[in-house]
Amino acid sequence: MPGAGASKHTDPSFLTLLLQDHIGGLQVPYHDQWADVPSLTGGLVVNIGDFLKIASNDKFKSVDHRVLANHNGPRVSAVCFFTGVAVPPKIYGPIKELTLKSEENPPVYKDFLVEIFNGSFTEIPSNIEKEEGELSPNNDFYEVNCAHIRRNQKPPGPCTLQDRWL
Ligand SMILES: O=C(O)CCC(=O)C(=O)O
Ligand SMILES: [Fe+2]
Repeated sequence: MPGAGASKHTDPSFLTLLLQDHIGGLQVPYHDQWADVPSLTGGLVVNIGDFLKIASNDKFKSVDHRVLANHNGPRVSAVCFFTGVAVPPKIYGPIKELTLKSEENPPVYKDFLVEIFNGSFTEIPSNIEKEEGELSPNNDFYEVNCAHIRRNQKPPGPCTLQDRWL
C-alpha cells in the first residue's frame, strides 16, 4: 500500500510551481476519482492556491491535490510557493475592480493580512496604515475561518496549516 505523502489539501499560495521527478505520485481529483499527474521531464505543474481563489473572488478555484509517497520508490519534488507578503504588512482580499461596482459579484471574502490568513491575528491591528477606500464597509472585524476568510460564515474552529498534512 502506498503511504500518503501529503493528504488532500489546497495550497495557501497565489500560485505553486512544482517539479516532480519520474516517480510521480501527485494526484488531482478527476471525474470523482484521484488521477495521477504525469511527470514530464522538465515540465512544471502550476497549481492555483487559496490566495488567488480569494483575490479572484472565487472565479478561480484552488486545486485539491494529494501526494502518494512510496508509490514506485522514493520520490523527490521541488515546490515553490508564491505567497502573500507579511512584512511590511499588506492588506489582501478580493480584487476591488472585480467586486466594488458589481452588485452581482459582491466580495465573498473579507480583507486580511497574511498573519490573519495564517491564523496568528484575528483583526487587522490599528497601527497598520489603511489606504483611502482600501477597506470596504463592514470590514472592520475579521474572523479567522481556517485559510478562508469568508464573509457571513462562522469559523469552523481552530485550524492550522499543519492540519492539512497527515
Ligand atoms: O510533492 C509534491 O508533488 C507536492 C507537494 C505539495 O503538494 C505541497 O508541498 O503543497
Ligand atoms: Fe500542495
